[in-house]
Amino acid sequence: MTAHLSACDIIFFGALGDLTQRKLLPALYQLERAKLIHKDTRIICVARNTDQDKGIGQTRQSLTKYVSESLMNTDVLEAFIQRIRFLSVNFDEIESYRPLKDALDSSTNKERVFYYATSASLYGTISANLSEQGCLNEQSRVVLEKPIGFSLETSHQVNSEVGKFFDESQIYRIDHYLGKETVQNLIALRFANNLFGTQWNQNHISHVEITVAEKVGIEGRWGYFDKAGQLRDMVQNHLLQLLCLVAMDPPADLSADSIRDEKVKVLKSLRPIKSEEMGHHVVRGQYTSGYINDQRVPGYLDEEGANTSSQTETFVSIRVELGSWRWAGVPFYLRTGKRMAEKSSQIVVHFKQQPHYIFDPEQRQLANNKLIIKLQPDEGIALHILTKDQGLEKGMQLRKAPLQLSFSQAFGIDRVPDAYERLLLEVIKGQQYLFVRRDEIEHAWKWCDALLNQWQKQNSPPLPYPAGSWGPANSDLLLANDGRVWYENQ
Ligand SMILES: NC(=O)C1=CN([C@@H]2O[C@H](COP(=O)(O)OP(=O)(O)OC[C@H]3O[C@@H](n4cnc5c(N)ncnc54)[C@H](OP(=O)(O)O)[C@@H]3O)[C@@H](O)[C@H]2O)C=CC1
Ligand SMILES: O=C1O[C@H](COP(=O)(O)O)[C@@H](O)[C@H](O)[C@H]1O
Repeated sequence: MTAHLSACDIIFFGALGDLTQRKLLPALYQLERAKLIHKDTRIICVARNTDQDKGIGQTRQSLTKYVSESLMNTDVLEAFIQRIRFLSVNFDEIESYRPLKDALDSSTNKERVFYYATSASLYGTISANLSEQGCLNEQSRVVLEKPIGFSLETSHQVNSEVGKFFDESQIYRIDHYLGKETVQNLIALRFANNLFGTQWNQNHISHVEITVAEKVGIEGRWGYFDKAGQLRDMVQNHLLQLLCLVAMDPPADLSADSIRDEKVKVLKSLRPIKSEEMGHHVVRGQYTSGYINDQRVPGYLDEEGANTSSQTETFVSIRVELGSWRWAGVPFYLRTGKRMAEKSSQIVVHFKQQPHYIFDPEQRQLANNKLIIKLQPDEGIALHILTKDQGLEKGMQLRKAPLQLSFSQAFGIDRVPDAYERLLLEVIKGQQYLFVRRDEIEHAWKWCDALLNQWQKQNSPPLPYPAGSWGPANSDLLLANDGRVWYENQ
């Protein structure tokens, strides 16, 4: 048992929903397997119209389905199941919180983690009901799932409602990208390596690409996704968080607020995109039918439950500029989409060329170093350098060569922990540095809202792109206008 992890009660709201069953309980099972949960920690699952037998039955099925066979251990599973108690609670009905109150009363001084794995429209009601029923103690923490609202205004409402009952130091807003090992590694890479630390600015970097490409489509989530679109679903949170970690200044230390203060400065420095720039700096797309893994897949408008006139974007690429000394004149090209050619999340940092170039002028376009940070899959780092081409017959010809670090090979890792394992562990420990502060969320919304408003004014349909491609052709123009191409086309 790890000494610093104290016993707590973890209470899941929406315990029979997709997120808890598919991600959260399997992640906690992995913590159990790694002996990272205190023996007296309890897991209280609340859902409506349920009881212990029904809840445990479904949880067993989910664990069997979502935990790979090689990681399933019967003794660990039984010990884990023993911790779980299902209670029937209707989140809107205060009287139905009574069994929860009774369960919590049996251990009044324990830390409590309330995880809201349900719609954000219920976060205020649940918080008020917990408070009114006396379920909150001083050691209570609350975990909020994304999306928190659909705009600055609605996010502000949800945060204010929850903020009536929980102090900011008790609130853990999830962005699961921050739980990914490779995303945390950005901090180590940038701030532990002088080689990069000294070069990380407009003097040395020409531009940065941040791509989060997904192969999946809507996966039965039309109802949610069509209201959101890719900007709200992915850019407002994950891509802007990645941008922050790439662009922020060194924090004073590794404390949650030092890191978050620096991220906020980046968000505040995001230059609003003017209406006359929209055509050149932003591309919206929507997938049509195409091929993924050689299988024909339907277009967005033919997905189950689709409204055939929807203009919701499933792809977006944006040329972003930051108003800061460090990044003056350095564009960040953000790109994310569903049903793209590959599942690939990566950051490519393009360094400027040497000011004094002495090699074959025809090879000049080769001559900039690139740092490729592969977030998923095949997690690792590659630094593209230039060497002399080998062989007696070759003169001083240049050749590109990667210095490659694959995390799985270098560190003998057989499995990368799921982001939710790390995030649940940090909530249990009471560490907030991997969670998003209210001002971060609100600055990110402010910038996205401005973009959404421009789209609304323009009222033009998203550009079609076939499933299995890299998005609409205009996305290439975004870089071509600056004399550049996306990394995969180089
Ligand atoms: N699923 C995912 O991969 C991800 C989800 N999220 C976020 O996590 C949250 C949960 O998502 P997800 O699990 O997919 O959603 P689900 O709809 O699958 O689960 C929500 C659960 O909340 C329950 N619920 C709703 N209203 C009440 C109520 N009044 N009383 C009691 N129970 C209620 C639902 O019960 P019932 O079935 O009876 O309606 C359902 O079990 C959302 O905020 C979502 O945006 C974020 C990232 C990824
Ligand atoms: O938050 C979300 O993220 C997933 C992508 O997450 P990943 O860890 O698989 O990269 C995305 O599919 C989903 O639409 C979005 O809500």
